[in-house]
Amino acid sequence: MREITPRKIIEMKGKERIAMVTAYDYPSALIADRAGMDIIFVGDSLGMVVYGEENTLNVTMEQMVFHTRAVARAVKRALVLADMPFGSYEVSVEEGVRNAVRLIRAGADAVKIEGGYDHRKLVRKLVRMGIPVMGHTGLTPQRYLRLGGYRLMGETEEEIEEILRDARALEKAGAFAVVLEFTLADVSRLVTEEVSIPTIGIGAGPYVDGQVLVWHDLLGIYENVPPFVKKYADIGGMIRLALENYREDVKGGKFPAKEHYWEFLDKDDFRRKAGRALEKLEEDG
Ligand SMILES: Nc1nc(=O)c2c([nH]1)NC[C@@H]1CN(c3ccc(C(=O)N[C@@H](CCC(=O)O)C(=O)O)cc3)CN21
Ligand SMILES: CC(C)C(=O)C(=O)O
Ligand SMILES: [Mg+2]
Repeated sequence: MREITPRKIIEMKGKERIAMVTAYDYPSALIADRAGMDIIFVGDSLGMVVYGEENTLNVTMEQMVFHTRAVARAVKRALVLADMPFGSYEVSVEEGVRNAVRLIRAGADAVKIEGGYDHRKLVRKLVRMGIPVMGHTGLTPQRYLRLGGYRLMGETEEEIEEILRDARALEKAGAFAVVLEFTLADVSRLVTEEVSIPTIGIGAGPYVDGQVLVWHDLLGIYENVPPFVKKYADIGGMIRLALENYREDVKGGKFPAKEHYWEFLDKDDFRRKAGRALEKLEEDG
């Protein structure tokens, strides 16, 4: 059992802001856990930032299970959350349950689904059987094709109503938190006031209970970052510089240097042994 539990996340509302970040592999998750993140999240955004896809629609359960397992092996303290990928929970409650169980068995402490009202039966079932669920409303990237790309949400009365309906349905069904993605800050504030569970924003402004960002975006290792991202480092630039230096060292014969390899100190000893080895090969030949 990890230190940060869904109950602790709920208790943080109104007291301490929740810090959440995505991670998709073992070394990254180790660093995120040591940095004191509250939630380490294996997002289906891995389809884009790890696999180079244009959107998140091709992400499979197999990918989510493998990456969740790698992250889960690293994390001792933070809550490990795994995204349910597109198509893994929409067909039926039964299929949603089956797939959520796979993510829990891979080491997740909780699962996240996009939407709220439409999936209230699944959320209730998962919670009743003991699987903590986080919802997600506002911009839900799995609707990429219908939305015609990624855009700001909550400008119209209809969208505000839909977002509130989702958040309320999630609260009622027993979800422990809800992601608000790319919603106008006023809408995020309203939702945060209207529900008793924590809201975790991404591009949703400051009036929420926590923030989440994608690993590659905040560290500067992804080209097409959304406009709401703050870049905390230029790791991409650092990697490129390191690789350029390595390449130059190889081309110029500067790597490996003395400290990077081992040789016989006694060259006569080596010549003797090598001579005998060559002779033996000839005899066996
Ligand atoms: N790397 C990454 N970071 C994310 O935060 C993220 C993903 N991927 N993939 C899934 C969703 C999609 N998100 C996004 C992605 C792009 C914009 C964005 O660039 N919006 C533009 C308009 C783009 C358009 O019109 O196509 C904007 O200026 O509002 C917003 C949210 C957030 N999520
Ligand atoms: C953008 C966040 C909330 C997400 O769902 C993901 O990274 O997959
Ligand atoms: Mg996602």
